Parts: sequence; C-alpha cells; structure tokens
Amino acid sequence: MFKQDFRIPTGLENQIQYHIQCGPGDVAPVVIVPGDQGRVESIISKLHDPKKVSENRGLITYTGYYEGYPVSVTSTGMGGPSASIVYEELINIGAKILIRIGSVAGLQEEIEEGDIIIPHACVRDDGASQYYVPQNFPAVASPEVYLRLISAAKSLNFDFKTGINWSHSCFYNRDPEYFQRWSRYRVVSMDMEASSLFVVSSLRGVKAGFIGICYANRFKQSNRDKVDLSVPDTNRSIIKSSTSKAIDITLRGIKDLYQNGL
Ligand SMILES: O=P(O)(O)O[C@H]1O[C@H](CO)[C@@H](O)[C@H]1O
Ligand SMILES: O=c1cc[nH]c(=O)[nH]1
Repeated sequence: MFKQDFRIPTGLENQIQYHIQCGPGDVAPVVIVPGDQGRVESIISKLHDPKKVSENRGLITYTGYYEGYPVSVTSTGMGGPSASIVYEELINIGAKILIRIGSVAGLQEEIEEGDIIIPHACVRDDGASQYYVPQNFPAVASPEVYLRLISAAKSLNFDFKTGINWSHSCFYNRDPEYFQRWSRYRVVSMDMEASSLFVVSSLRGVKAGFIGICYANRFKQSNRDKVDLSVPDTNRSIIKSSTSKAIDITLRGIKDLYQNGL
C-alpha cells in the first residue's frame, strides 16, 4: 500500500471528474472547501459573479471572483473518506490551493462557541489519510497559507486562536476519554476532514489551510462521567457573525496569496 508514488499523474487530469462533475477550466486555482453544502451559499454571497458549475451527490461547486481574483467553492461532505475524494478531483483539474472553512468543536476550557481557530497541524484520525501514508507522516498546513490566514485575521482585527486540531471519525462516540485524551495533550479543536486535506494536498504537491468556527465545546461536554453529544443552535448570531468573519479572513488571505504569486 505504501509504495504508491504521488509524483505520478493520476491519468484523470483532462476529464470531467466522476464525483464533483467538474472538468478542466471549471475551477479557479484557489478553491474553498467547506464540508457543509449550506456554507457554500454564505461564501458565494461574498463573491462577484458566482456561477454554479455543478451539483452531484451534494457536492456543489461555484466559481466567481473576489476583488478580481478567481475563487471556487466546493462542498466536500462529512469525513475524510468523502472529502479526500473531492480534494483529489479538484487537484486533478488544476486546483493549486485548497482552504477548508469548517465547524469545529473546542477541546480546551477556554475555547468558546463562536471562536475562530486557525490550526497549523492536525492529529490524523480522519479515516482516509491512513490509507495513503503511514501514521507517522505529518498533517500540516502549508506555511504560506497558514501565515496568510493569520495575517489576514490580524489586519481585519478579528480575534482567533491557533494550535493543533484533531481530525476524527466518530461524531457520536459516547466515551468521555475519546475527547478528554486530546484535551490533556493541549489539542485545541476537533473536526473530521482537515488532516486528510493536509495529507492529500502535501502528497499531491499543492497548498492547503484550514479555518474553523467553534460550534460546541466537547471538553466541557465530556469532563464528567457522561458525554453530552448535542450541538447548540447554529442559527445564533455569534455563529453567523464568526462564520462571516472566517470567510472574510479566508478571502483576504486568498487575495494576499494571489498578490504574492500564489
Ligand atoms: O462544518 P463542516 O465543514 O461539515 O465540518 C464539521 O461538521 C461535521 C460534523 O458535524 C464534520 O464534517 C466536521 O468536520
Ligand atoms: O461537535 C463537533 C462539531 C464540529 N466538528 C466535530 O467534529 N464535532
């Protein structure tokens, strides 16, 4: 399994991609990759002239412009196995930078609902990357993308937190220790796709970053004997305004990446 050579083209480069139903020329060099298809609407509302390219299996793609720079948005679905298919297919047709905007759960006491998290690395329990490379291969954001996101957040005067994120695969795990273990290791947040994004992008020779919005705090919800697996109402204004800020940070970061030659 680990003899796969990712320097070799996939052979699928010049065709319509099976799952996302997009082909060469359909997506911009920079693609924003939320898990939730509902977040696509919020992102394209900030683009100029967004055009729907495709929708298949809940994987929706739009391409538009931000301050004159082409940007695409593709939803990936939940979990590493679905998301890694989308990342691979986007790269097959020319994506050079992938940035995930996604919900996360906090894993430290001080991570509040609505906090913006910009992780620099992930623990790899995403359920897909283990089939690409051995477990000791790192899942790290591309420094250029990470630093642009950080400096965009600072220049917009938006608060954010950073650290290591845990990408996991079992949303409804009932064991408090499932969550508490990573809190003790000072991991700040958890999601289900970012480590597969970092690994696939690294193997395919493209760049990647991740910005998260905290929807719940699994540390506080699991620090007694039982786990509270609920997620508070996501229609609250704090979640809406933080999502809007995370999109603004991402778009500002993308503009800076373009202006510095991607
Ligand atoms: O909000 P999205 O991007 O879907 O991300 C998070 O939300 C889903 C779980 O509710 C998982 O996909 C997780 O990673
Ligand atoms: O509770 C949550 C929220 C977002 N992402 C997760 O993995 N869990």
